[in-house]
Amino acid sequence: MVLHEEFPSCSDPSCEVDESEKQNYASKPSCELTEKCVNACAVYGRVCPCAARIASHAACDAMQKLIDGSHFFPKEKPSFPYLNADDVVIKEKLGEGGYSVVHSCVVTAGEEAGQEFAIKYLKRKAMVDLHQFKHGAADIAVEAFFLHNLNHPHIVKLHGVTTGSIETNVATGKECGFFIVVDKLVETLEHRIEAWHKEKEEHQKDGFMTRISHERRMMKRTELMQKIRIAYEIADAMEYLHAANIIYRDLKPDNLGFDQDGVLKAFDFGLAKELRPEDVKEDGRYELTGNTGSRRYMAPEVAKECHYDKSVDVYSFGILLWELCSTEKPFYGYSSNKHMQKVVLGGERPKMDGQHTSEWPTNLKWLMSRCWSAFPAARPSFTDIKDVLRDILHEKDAIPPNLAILDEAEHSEELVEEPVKEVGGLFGGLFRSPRLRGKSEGKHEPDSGPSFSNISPVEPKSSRSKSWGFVHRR
Ligand SMILES: Nc1ncnc2c1ncn2[C@@H]1O[C@H](COP(=O)(O)OP(=O)(O)OP(=O)(O)O)[C@@H](O)[C@H]1O
Repeated sequence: MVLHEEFPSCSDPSCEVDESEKQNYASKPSCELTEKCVNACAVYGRVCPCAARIASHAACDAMQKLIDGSHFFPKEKPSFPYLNADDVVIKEKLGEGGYSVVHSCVVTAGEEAGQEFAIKYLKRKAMVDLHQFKHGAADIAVEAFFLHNLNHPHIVKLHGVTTGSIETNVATGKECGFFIVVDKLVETLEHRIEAWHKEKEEHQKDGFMTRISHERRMMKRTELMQKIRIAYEIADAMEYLHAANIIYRDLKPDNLGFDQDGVLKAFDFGLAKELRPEDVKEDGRYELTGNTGSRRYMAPEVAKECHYDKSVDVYSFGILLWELCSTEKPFYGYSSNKHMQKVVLGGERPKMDGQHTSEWPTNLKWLMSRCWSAFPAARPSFTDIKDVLRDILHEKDAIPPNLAILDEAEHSEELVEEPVKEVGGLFGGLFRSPRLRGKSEGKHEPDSGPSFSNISPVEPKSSRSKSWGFVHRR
């Protein structure tokens, strides 16, 4: 990826892209023949060259947006680790997303020769649909850009991108013509929680859980501590992102995984966004795309399309922490409509009075309830969260006195009724939304970041099914 050669608004004197072509792209996002051409190419299984060209521009535009006015991303030419397609041997499939497919791969050249990684590239199916092609190419480019600039033990590392320019790579229209190579993960947190859940069910069946034995208590304690350590690692990664003013917006067990050494890593930076201080509104929050992320983990203010800030990741973390510790799916069986009514507007949260929560330390329960507070100001920071989790790991069951201020924030907020914005047409006019008095809603102009409305009328059968969490976001 050679960025400076293809950014439409590039001011680099060495930029070789024709200005008229950039203008043409800006004013005419798809050429007259594109739709026809894409359809024809879909029939023949080939990719339209003009669609490929537009997709490559979309990828460059998306990266340029990250750089423009950024306080985090460097302005100078990024030195991506380049990999030649011939130096990557593609192996078994690991998974797939909306537009891309992920395979295991072995790199055969360079310093990392012989090592196994994961390679992500655009699906052919996505390349014969102009809309998907554009978004898919942009997603991969943005992910490469984020991962290249982030450096944290609990965030997947970028090991390579295709040699050559984005334009050339995307415009070849070849599967694997445009790829990124990252740390390979062997299991997602979703799968691990699912395995714990099955184990719990087995134990419950044979009466193991009801026997009051020392062995049982020890086992539960050990497992809880293992989960708290995982939670600590997630909080550590989030603290790092927040310190860089990056909001993740999609914290859920499907986006977290473990490498072969069991180290937790966050992946999928498709919804991540840098918050710039100059964009902050009067209410101290930002005008960002509403209804973004996975509804189950989505903070109420995001679902209601209000202004929001980094604390929405803390809300998601609270829900995720409960799921991790209980191995139950939060809000299981809720349609998106019910979720809106009960959780977003009604303030319902996962229960902490059941058998599986009875042995949780008080500060763990307190932490969850603070994280998923309806009031952003009453949520702790990830630094606070780490402090509490550290206490739990050291078997200290007390709420840190300096965090009592969060309880005050929770109880000092006053709710007022305000009409909720229309969300995906489903909730429009049906409900009224509680908001904080005195907070100005402002004009709602969503950013152009990715968004999806993960609406599904019913929950799948298994209580550990992913349900709405996996619908594609754009
Ligand atoms: N580094 C990795 N190692 C192993 N498997 C991975 C890795 N990255 C992604 N996967 C697998 O591929 C799937 C799709 O990856 P990812 O979520 O990054 O793609 P995406 O296009 O962003 O997906 P979505 O459209 O759901 O957001 C994941 O759910 C996971 O199963």
